[in-house]
Amino acid sequence: METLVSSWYIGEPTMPEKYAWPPGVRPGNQRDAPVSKALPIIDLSKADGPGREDVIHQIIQASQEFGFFQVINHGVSTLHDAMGMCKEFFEMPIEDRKSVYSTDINQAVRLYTSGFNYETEDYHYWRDILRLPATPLEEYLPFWPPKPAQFRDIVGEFSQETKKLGSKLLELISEGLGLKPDYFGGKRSEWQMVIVNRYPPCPEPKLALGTHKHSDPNLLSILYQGDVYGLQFFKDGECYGIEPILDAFVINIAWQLQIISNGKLISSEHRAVTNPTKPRTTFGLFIAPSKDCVIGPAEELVTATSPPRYKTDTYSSFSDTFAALHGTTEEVEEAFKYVSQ
Ligand SMILES: O=C(O)CCC(=O)C(=O)O
Ligand SMILES: [Fe+2]
Repeated sequence: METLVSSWYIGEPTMPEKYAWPPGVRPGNQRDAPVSKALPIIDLSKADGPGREDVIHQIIQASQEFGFFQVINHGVSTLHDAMGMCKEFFEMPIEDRKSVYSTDINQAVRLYTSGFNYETEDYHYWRDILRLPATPLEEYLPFWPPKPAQFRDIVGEFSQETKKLGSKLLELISEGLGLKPDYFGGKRSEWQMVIVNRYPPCPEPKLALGTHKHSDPNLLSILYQGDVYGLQFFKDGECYGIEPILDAFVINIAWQLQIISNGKLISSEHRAVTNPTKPRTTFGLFIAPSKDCVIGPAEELVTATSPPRYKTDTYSSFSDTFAALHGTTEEVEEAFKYVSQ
């Protein structure tokens, strides 16, 4: 428990050495990178009426160009209550969070700090993290935090609502790609996990990182970042902030969507920076295929003029390689590129 930043940091003006990332990786002046005004904020309520085609067009454009977009009128009614629960969880005394804390990387429901394996890291992230598997929800819910008293009810309901939002987005994406509407149903989106990130105020935000530059290995990530700046993405070597919007979700195209779309949609690199004065709490639903699901470029998208760019393999094999690689987009591309027989 003593490793959790939210348990030991009491406002000193400096950080332990292991939180200062080396030059080139640390954010420096890019900590304050301006928000991208080009990233669209898409009104999802229009997808149910005559504006559907336009919504699909905006989603596909943004997924091709940025790998990110925001959505409003998304239908998740528990959003603000769930944020309240997540903040309350991290503000409770340590004793009340003990039951979910673990250093065992194999424990499914888990509160821990920094990266997946604190012991083996050269540098630490200024972040605590709560992982809450949600498939099937009834099976995992008894292991979710017992406090605050309404946590399981509200965050559980949030996971169900966000799952529906995910299905809706995947349906719009499949329509936009020219795939059948239920292409992403079943095993391709079977596994879901709620992740809550807590970035306490940081005394040296130009040196620290909430998470390093990475792309998400799963299918689709639906993230809520509240009203505190901190999420940044990279495009053509430039760094941009993603505007925190109180009622919007940030949608991130993850690697499996890049592979299925044969590279049409992109999984962009992004990171989280810290804030000097405000704690930042973010949470969301990470949707992935089941482990045994076979993923590759959709047959409908592979043609003579658009040959396969990626190989076909199980999600389990993909995620193992991805985790071992811990690499840049170029390295991931290289590991998964199609090789003709
Ligand atoms: O908290 C954030 O702003 C980003 C988190 C993120 O990128 C992730 O959990 O994959
Ligand atoms: Fe991410």
